[in-house]
Amino acid sequence: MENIRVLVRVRPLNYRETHLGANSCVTTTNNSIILDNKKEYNYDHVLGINSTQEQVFDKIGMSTLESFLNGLNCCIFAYGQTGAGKTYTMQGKGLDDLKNDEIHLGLQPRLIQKLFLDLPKENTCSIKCTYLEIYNEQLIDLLNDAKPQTLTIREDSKRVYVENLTEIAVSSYNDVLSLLQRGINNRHVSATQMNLESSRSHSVFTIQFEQRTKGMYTRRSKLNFVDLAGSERQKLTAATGERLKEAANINKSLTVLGLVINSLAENPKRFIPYRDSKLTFLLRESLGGNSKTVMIATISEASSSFQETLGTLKFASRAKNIRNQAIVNEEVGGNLESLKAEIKRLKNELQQQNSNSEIFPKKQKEVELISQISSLNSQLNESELFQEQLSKELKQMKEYYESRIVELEEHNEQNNESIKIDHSNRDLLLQQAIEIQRELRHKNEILNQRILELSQEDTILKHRRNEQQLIITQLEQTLQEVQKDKELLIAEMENQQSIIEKYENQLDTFQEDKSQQVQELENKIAELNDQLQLYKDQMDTDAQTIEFQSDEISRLQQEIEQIKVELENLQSNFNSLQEQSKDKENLIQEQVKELIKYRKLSNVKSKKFLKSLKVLKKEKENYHNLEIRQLDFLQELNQQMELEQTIPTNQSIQVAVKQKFENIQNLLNNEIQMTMQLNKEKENYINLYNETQRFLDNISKENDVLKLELEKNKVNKEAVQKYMQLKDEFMYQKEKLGKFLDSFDIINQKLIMKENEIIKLKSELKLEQTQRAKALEEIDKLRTAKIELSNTKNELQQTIQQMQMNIQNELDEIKQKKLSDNVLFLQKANQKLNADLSALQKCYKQLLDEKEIMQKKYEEKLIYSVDFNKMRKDINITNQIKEQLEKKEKDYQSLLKEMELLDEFFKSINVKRFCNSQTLNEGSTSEKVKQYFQYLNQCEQEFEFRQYQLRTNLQLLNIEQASCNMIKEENRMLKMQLKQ
Ligand SMILES: Nc1ncnc2c1ncn2[C@@H]1O[C@H](COP(=O)(O)OP(=O)(O)OP(=O)(O)O)[C@@H](O)[C@H]1O
Repeated sequence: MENIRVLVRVRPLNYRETHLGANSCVTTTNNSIILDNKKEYNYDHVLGINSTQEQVFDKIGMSTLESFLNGLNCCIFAYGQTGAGKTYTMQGKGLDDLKNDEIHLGLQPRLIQKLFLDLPKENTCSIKCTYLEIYNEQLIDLLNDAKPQTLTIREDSKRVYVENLTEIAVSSYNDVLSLLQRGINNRHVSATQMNLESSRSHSVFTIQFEQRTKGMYTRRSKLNFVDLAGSERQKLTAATGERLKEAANINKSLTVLGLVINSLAENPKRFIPYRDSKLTFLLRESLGGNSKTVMIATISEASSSFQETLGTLKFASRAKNIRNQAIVNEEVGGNLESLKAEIKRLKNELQQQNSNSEIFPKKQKEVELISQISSLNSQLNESELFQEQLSKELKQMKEYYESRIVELEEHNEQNNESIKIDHSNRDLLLQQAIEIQRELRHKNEILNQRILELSQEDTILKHRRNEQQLIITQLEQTLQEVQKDKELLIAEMENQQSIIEKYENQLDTFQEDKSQQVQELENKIAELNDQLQLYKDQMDTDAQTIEFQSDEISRLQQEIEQIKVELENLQSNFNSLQEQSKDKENLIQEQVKELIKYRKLSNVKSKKFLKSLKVLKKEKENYHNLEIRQLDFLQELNQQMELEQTIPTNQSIQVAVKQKFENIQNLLNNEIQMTMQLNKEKENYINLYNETQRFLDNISKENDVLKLELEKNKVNKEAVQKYMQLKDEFMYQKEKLGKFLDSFDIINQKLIMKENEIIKLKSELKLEQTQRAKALEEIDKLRTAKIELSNTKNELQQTIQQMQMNIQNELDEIKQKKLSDNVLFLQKANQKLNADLSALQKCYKQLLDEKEIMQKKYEEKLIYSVDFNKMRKDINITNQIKEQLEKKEKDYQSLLKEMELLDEFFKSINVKRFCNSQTLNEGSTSEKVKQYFQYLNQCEQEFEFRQYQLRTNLQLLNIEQASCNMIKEENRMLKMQLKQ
C-alpha cells in the first residue's frame, strides 16, 4: 500500500494580478508551504515560483515512468484554481501549435520522450494512446475528428473502460505528440476573466503499455494524465451563459472528486461515491485502487487568490492520505478464452475499421491486427511446441514407466525366480515381491492415471490446437482480407498516383500550351503594342500635320478673308468704276448728242463752211497737219482700243468704248468726208475750223479725260489683274484647300479608320488582355490547382509515403519488426528453436539412443517378458502366484511365527550355543547340534546374501530413479528452453 504522492507548484504573479495590486501570500520550502495566515502545509514535493518544468519532471516524472515500465498502473492528475498552471505544468506552452519551446515543455511530453528512450530494445512491446475529455458531464473522444460523439463508461469484472474510445497505436514520440496536438485542438477551451485559455473540461490522456515478458507472460500497464478543469468562483470569473453552465458542471464534478477523496482519506472501507460523477467513476482505479498516483496541486502566490489557494492546499492534504495498492499487471498469455475474447475484439475492431473510412487508423488497426495475429501465432506455436513437448514427455514417461514395469517385472520375476530358486528365503522374497508388486500396481495405477491425464490433456490440447488452428485460419483469413484491403489500398494509391501523374502530365502539357499561348499572346500583344506605337507615332505626326495644316487653313482662311475683303473692295471699286463708266457713257452719249447737235450745227455751218471753204483752203495745210495728227491720234486710239480689247474689262464698257471709238471713227470718217467736202468748202469752214479747233480742243480735253480714264482703266486693269491673280490664288488656294480638305478628309477617314482599327485593336487587345488575364487566372488557378495538386500529391505522397512508411515501417517495422521483426524474432526463435530442436533432436537422438539402449534393455527384458501383454499375463500369473503367495503368506505367517519361535529358539540356541560353545570348547557338544548349527549358519549366510542382493537391487533402483530424475530434469530444462 502506498499513499498518493502530492506535488504543489506555485505560479508567480501574472500581469493581471500585478495590475490589480496583488501581493505574494505564499512562502515555500522543499516540502512545505506557509501561507500568510502562518499555517504550514507539508507535502511530498513543493516547487516555488521559480521552479522549472524540468524540476517537475525530475520530482515525479522519472519515478512514475519507472513504475509504468515495470507494469504498474500510474496516474498523474493536476488540480487547482483556474489559471493556476495545471495545463502549463502538464503539457507546457505552445504544444498545440508545434512551436513548443524546450524550456516550456511540460511533464507529459517530457515523460513520453523519455518513455521512448527507455523502451526495451527487444521488440516485445506495444503502445496505444487514447484521449478523451469530460465536458458538461459528457465523454468526448478527442482523437475522433470525424464525429464527436459522446461515449459511455462501462465496467466489467476486471476494469472500468470507455466503450468505443479510439485507441491509436504509436511507435515514436512524434506519433504521441501529434496525437496530443490533435486532441488539444479538439478540446473545449475558452477565454475567461481569470485565464485567456481556460480548459473548460477535464481531459484524460492515457498511454497503454503492453510488454511480453519471458514466455507467455504479458505485462499491461496504463498511465493516465488527467488535466482537470480549474476550480473557480463564478464571481471571480464573471461567467455567464454557456460558461456558467460549464463552470457549474466543472464545480459539481470537482465537488464529487473532493467527496471521494474525503471518503478515501477518512475510511476507504466505507462506501465511496465513485459513480456520482463521470470523472471519479473513470478514475476509480487511480483513487484508492490499483495505481501509483501523483497529484499536482497548482496554486497562485497572489493574495487575491488566497481562498482558492487555501482550498487547493486542503484538498491536496486530504489526497495525500489516500492509500493505493499498485500491483504488477502480469498474466500468462495463451488462455483460450482470452484468445477468443481477443479475436472477438479484433473482429469488432476490424468491422469498425472497415466501417471507418480513415486510412491511417485502418492501417494502424491492420498493423495491430497483424501484430496480434503474429502474437497469437507465436502463442499458438508455443502452445504447439508445448503440446509437442508434452506428448514427448508423455511418450518418454510411458516408455520410462514401461521400462520401469519391465524392470519391476524383471525384479518380480527375479524375485519369483529367487523365490523359486530359494524356497528357504521365499517368504522374505515373497514379502519383497508383494511390496514390489504393490509398488508396481501403484505405479501402474499412477502410470495409467498419468496416461489417462496425458491423453485427456492431449485431447484438450488437440481440441485447443484445433480451436487455435481455427482462430489462426480465421485470423489468416482476416489477415488475407486486410492484406487484400491493403493491396486494394495500395492499388488505389498507385491508381491515384498514376491519376496524379496523368494530371501532372496533363497539367504540364496544359501549362506548356498555356505558356506557349501566353507567349504567343505576349508576342501578339508586343506586336500590337509596336503597331499601336507606330499608329501613335503616325497619329502624332498626323496630328502635327493636321495641326500645321489647320494652322495653314486658318492662315489661308485669314488670307481668304483678306482676299474677300479685298475682293469686296475691288467689287466696290469695280462698281464705282462701272458707275464711273456709266457716267462716262452718259457723258459720251451726251457728247455724241452734242456731236449730233454739232453735226447738225456743222451741217448748218457747212453751208457757212462752204462759204468759208476758201478760208479753209488756206487753212488746209493746217488741217492736213491736223489730219495727220488726227490719224496719229486715231492710230493711238486704235492701239489703245486694241490694248483695251486685250484688257479684260467690263464688256459693256468695252462695247461702249468700242462703239464710242467706232462712232468717233465714223464721225471722223464723216468728218474726213466732210473735210473733203469741206475742203471744198474749206474756206467756208475756216470759222468752222476754229470751232472744230475748239471742238478738237474739247476732244483733246476729252482725250485727256479719256487718257486719264484709260490710265484709270490701267489702274483698274492692275487691280483687276491683282484681283484676278488673287482670284486665281484664291481659287488655287481654294483648290488647294479643297485638295487639302480632301486629303484632310482622307487623312481623317484614314485616322478614323486607324482609330477604328486602334479601337478594334484596343478591343482585341482588351480581349487578348482579358483572355490573357483569364489565361493568367487560369494559369494561376492551374498553378494553385497544380500547387494544390502538388500539395495534394505531396500530401498524398506523404500520406502514401507515410502509409508506405507506415506499411513498410509498420508492416516492415511492425510486421517486419513486429511481424518481420517478430518473424525475425520468430525466425531467430525458430532458429533458436531449430537450434533447440536440433539440440532437442540431438537430445532426441540421445534419447533415441537411450531409448534404443532402453529398448535394448527392454528387448533384453523382453527376453523375460516378451511383451506387455505377456507381462500382464505374467502379472496375472504373478497375481496367481500372489494368490498362491497369499496362501503361502499365511504359511509364511505361520512360518514367521515359526521363525519367531525359531528366532527365540535361535536366541536360546545361541545362548545355548554360546554356552555349548563354551561347553564345546570345554569338549561337550553333540554332533547333531553341530550339524544343525552349520545348517543354520548356511541359512544365515544365504539370508545375508539375499539381503545383499536386495540391497544392491535397491541401489540399482535408486540409481535408475536418479537417472529418471535426471531425464525428468533434462525434460524440464528442455521444456523451459522450448517455452523460451
Ligand atoms: N509556473 C508558471 N510559470 C510561469 N507561467 C505560468 C506558470 N504556470 C502557469 N503559467 C501561465 O499562466 C497561464 C495560465 O496557465 P494554465 O492555462 O496552465 O492554467 P490552468 O490551471 O490550466 O487554467 P484552467 O483551469 O483555466 O485551464 C498561462 O499563460 C501559463 O503560461
